[in-house]
Amino acid sequence: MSPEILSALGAIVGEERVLTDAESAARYGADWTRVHSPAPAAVVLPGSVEEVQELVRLAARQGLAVVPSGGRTGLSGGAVACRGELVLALDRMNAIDDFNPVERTVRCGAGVVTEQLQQFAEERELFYPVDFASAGSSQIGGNISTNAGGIKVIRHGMTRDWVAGLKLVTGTGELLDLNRGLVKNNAGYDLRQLVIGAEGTLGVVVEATMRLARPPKDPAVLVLGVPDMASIMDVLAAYQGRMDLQAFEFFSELALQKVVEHQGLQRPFDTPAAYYALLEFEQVSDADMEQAMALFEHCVEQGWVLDGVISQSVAQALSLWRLREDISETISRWTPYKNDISTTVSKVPAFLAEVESVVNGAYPDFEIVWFGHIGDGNVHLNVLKPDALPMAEFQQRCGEVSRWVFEIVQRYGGSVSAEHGVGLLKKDYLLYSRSALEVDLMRQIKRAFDPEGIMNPGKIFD
Ligand SMILES: O=C(O)CC[C@@H](O)C(=O)O
Ligand SMILES: [Zn+2]
Repeated sequence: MSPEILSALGAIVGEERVLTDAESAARYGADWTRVHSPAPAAVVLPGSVEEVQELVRLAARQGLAVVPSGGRTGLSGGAVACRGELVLALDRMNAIDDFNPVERTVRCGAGVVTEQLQQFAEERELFYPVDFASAGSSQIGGNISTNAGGIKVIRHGMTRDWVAGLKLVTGTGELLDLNRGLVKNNAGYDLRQLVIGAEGTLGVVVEATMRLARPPKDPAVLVLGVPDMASIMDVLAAYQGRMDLQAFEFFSELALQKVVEHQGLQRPFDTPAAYYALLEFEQVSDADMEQAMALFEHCVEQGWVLDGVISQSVAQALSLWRLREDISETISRWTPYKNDISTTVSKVPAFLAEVESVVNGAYPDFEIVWFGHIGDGNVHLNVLKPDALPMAEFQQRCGEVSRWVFEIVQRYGGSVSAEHGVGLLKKDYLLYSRSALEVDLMRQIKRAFDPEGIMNPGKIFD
């Protein structure tokens, strides 16, 4: 980057907030994927909406690509800067204010960390329900840009359901104030929803008004051993027929083994099972626990459940959750090849049987870890890299098999990215989930928001 541009950036945010050292480049140019080498030209840390606008205007004039950067916990390379881009990190814009107890809304800067919002809500006896293992690092702006999902989607939906309004700096540096907290607003297209999940390709999300909920009452956690996928669906249908579940997750025996071994956790019970389902439900009254136990007995009688354990305390509920929540971090040491695929819930057993037969046939020598949000029809398929295999060869073999997996996804009308977004890693596969016309319309929409093509170029599509 030329000294003139660097000094122009410094004039906007202050010289000390323009970072070009190798350590900052490595830190701000990467996300939790470790596939591309970070190589941003510079990192800037703006402190206000106006500064973001000025930075984007400067970038548009200079034809400089901009990568908006939050907590960089993404798993598809959406926040990776590997081609000399300007990284615009929102860390400093982390104020929470304008709490409104009547609306149950609060205004967040894009750099507010998810856990910070969760704590803010808790202190006011409210609840921010979008939750996932990376909540301690991920930021609201990034959550919005990826429409983050997580472990409570079955009950509370995804991030888009909690955004009452947002402000976006477009690719020309203009500011859009979208929806302004309105509950009802049918005056034309909902551009707010278009921005949510756009992975920074339409502009920089700089602020959002988030909705809060009432906290769940005495949540209890149930972990069940299940012999096969069809039985998981029978268990889901049985419980959902009678109760409003807060979560319905699953993991395989291999996932459990890895997490128990590496996190020093206890197995939930001794009986081995092919899969485990984790359910969470509220205990509004004693009747809820009675209902859950009656359903448990019914599922055992039907042969859908082999064994189970129910939390007796908050601490036990948390440690049961760790069996599921710690999987992704545990297996990260094997640099897994990740697929985050979905179909409609009822099709999951047939879909998974097909995917499993392709994957097991193609990778007889690789360990495959299955887990995910089975109640949403979303599974995480992680292929672990054998230590001795070079990364490039591993990526190439997995890439070939991915095509076969995505052909199955396509036949089932599913998604090649259920919740992690497309970023750099899944863009070659977008057409397995979206029609050519849809992608063409996306490109036209991008041009309308970002005529110079500077906003996170090369992400989602080329
Ligand atoms: O690492 C993964 O594949 C999934 C990460 C995350 O979405 C989860 O559900 O734990
Ligand atoms: Zn997930």
